[in-house]
Amino acid sequence: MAARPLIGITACNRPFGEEAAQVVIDRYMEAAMRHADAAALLIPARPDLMRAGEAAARIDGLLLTGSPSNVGPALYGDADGKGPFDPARDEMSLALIAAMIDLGKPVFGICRGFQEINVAFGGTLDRGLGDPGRPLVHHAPDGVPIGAMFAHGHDVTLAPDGVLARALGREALTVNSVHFQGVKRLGEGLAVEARAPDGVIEAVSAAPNGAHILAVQWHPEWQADRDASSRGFFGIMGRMLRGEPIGGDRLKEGA
Ligand SMILES: N[C@@H](CCC(=O)NCCCC(=O)O)C(=O)O
Repeated sequence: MAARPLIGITACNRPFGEEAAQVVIDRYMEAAMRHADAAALLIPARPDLMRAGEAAARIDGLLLTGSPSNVGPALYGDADGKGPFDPARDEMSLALIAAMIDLGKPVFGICRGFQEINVAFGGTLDRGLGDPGRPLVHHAPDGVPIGAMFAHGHDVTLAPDGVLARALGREALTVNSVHFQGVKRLGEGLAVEARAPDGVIEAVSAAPNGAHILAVQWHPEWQADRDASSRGFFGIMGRMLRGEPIGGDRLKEGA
């Protein structure tokens, strides 16, 4: 049997009792292995112990995962914001994105990973998307059980000429919404793939140096086993990992 493509999946630093642990929620790697039909390799957020290039050289693609931690505001030119922070994850993710683009290999982002991509392209983040009183609140109230947190959602409109619209054959999706932060200024060279009804950018794509970039603010891994469009995100991932064509012109020219 031919070896499947290998996707690197970023881990986070989280406490495990009195110990420190590298953590990836199973759903990310299960969805990538099942629905992108890839093998997975977890990448520790320990830039003190390994260089991003050592991983990037060996993997066929990169998935930047979600996390409760926030991207450090200094990375996009803002003063101190609210944590939790994981500066080692920030450093490893930004170095991995740069290394993958240098090698022309695909990069996928989910939630925090989507935000990391925007920051890597010079964009900034809005930290108030969960504030009550907004026309659209992008996070369930603090402290609700995880099921209710992921049940919180809204519709998104897909860009008609976008990768997602063409590959999924859809004009709009209903997505979950588990983020307090989001895109404020879009990173240079990123194309908008989807917007929420309040105008917030919910998905982006790009192809710098031939490296396909596709990232979403929502969580397709959460319901990939039972929702066709969530599975579709990982289907696109599988095709990009294999260098197979994706409908549309967006990813043809370098960004
Ligand atoms: N902290 C950021 C990013 C939110 C995010 O990635 N949530 C995922 C939580 C579940 C998980 O760990 O996968 C923000 O609040 O915007």
